[in-house]
Amino acid sequence: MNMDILHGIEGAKAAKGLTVVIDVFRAFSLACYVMGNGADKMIPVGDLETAYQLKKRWSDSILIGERGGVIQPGFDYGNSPAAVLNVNFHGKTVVHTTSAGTQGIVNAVQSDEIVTGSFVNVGAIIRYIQQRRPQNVSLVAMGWGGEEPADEDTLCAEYIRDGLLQRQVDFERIRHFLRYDSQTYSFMRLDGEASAPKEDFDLCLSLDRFSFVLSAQKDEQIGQFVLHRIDA
Ligand SMILES: O=C(O)[C@H](CS(=O)(=O)O)OP(=O)(O)O
Repeated sequence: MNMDILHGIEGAKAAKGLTVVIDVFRAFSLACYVMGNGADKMIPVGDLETAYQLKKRWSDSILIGERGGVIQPGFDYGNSPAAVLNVNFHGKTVVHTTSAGTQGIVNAVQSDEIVTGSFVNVGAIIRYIQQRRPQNVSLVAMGWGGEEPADEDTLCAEYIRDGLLQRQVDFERIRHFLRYDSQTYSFMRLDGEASAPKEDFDLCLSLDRFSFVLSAQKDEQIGQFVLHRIDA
């Protein structure tokens, strides 16, 4: 199995084989919370305009996402796991657009298969890749806005790589580093006023809270990717 760690939107464009598009803070942690709370389907889209069009098409769909970390006009929720933690999404279609995570999915055009990546379902991702036994695995760490590397996404890519190589990884060291030594914590502006409630930090680092992977498959009828939950 060949494994590559790639970065950002350019990395997503270059990704081949089974591609894990990783966004820990917060897009693909949030996606697990939403699907875990029963959403029927989740549609990751690139641009805001598409999100609004889909909302017009299905008026009972739910819009979730951000730009610059901030919830957009007409959206039901921001990109915050804390905001959706206790929301029942049963039977709902959720449209999701973010600055980095969903951009990775729509740009991974050379991939054979795409799954989302985060620490909240990282064990399931490793097991899924082991079951699929692909020749090539691309681990795409989306980073800040899909442009600047972010520690948490790179660390998650390395965690998956090390899991596949059966190396031990100390997750508590990762958590401590992200909380106290990385720029991540201040970049998230967890000050209660800005975009990310401080609970998001722990919710995004709730290791292996979910035992499913989210596979992004193109739905030709809708013309968009749809996330499917696969138990692993
Ligand atoms: O909402 C977030 O936390 C981020 C904002 S940004 O990428 O850092 O600008 O979006 P995400 O797509 O979840 O990384």
